[in-house]
Amino acid sequence: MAEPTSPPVADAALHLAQASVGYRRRAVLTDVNLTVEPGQIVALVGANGAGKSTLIKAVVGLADVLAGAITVAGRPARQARGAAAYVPQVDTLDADFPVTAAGVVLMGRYRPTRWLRQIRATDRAIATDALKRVGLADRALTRFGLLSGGQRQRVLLARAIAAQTRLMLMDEPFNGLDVTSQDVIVTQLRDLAAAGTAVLLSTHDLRLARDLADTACLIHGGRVVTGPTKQILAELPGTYGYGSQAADLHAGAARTVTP
Ligand SMILES: Nc1ncnc2c1ncn2[C@@H]1O[C@H](COP(=O)(O)OP(=O)(O)OP(=O)(O)O)[C@@H](O)[C@H]1O
Repeated sequence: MAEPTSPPVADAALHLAQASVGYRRRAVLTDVNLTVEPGQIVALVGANGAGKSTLIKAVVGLADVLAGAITVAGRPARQARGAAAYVPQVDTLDADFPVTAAGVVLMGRYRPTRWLRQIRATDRAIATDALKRVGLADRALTRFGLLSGGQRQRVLLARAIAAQTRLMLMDEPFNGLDVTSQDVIVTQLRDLAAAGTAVLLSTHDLRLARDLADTACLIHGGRVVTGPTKQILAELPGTYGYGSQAADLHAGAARTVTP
């Protein structure tokens, strides 16, 4: 499949050029070329263990870049730490974390460059607004660990929204979520993209990938193939771990989300 025409790299929110990413010296993915433009939503699809999380983690320094380059808003990713907001898989977090929902969202306002991590009144206002956007204003003082999985995911999204970055990275944001939380996240991602934020997300949910993202990256066998989402999904062989889901999608049996 042909690579889509790339915009000038300096304008891209995220650019990977022949990047190999992995852990220590072991490459999980090699030769990855990918550009995510401002306002674009790109979905990473692939079987369990294919390397979706690794690609996302490499952008924020949690996995290693072994060759090639990753740039965020035109700067090497490691020098652009504050330029990308990262929402990890919610089940990887410690639910006993002793902090309120509002406290988690406020973390999105911390800046490593700011003296004493000072939080100002405007930071609090931005955090409050972000929590409102994900429909959890009334849970501001609830301990994070006492929220449901879907609510926790929405709080993490609010934290990323509060960071006001040009690039949003989300690792499996829809895993095991109730329909309400799923719809809130879909709406917020669309709003962010409409406002110019670039979004890169991994998902097992092909229906959501199709409905949200114009462009998809299929990760298989250590390689990444990028193209229009419909085309990538149409070519998904069952052996990639999506058997019946892909068949349902092709048969048009899947529900379409229209929040
Ligand atoms: N911290 C780590 N150190 C070493 N290897 C790792 C680490 N994390 C993941 N891996 C390995 O990297 C490979 C890709 O894993 P990754 O989590 O990126 O896949 P994935 O596509 O996100 O899978 P899933 O859909 O199950 O989340 C796997 O072989 C995994 O075992």
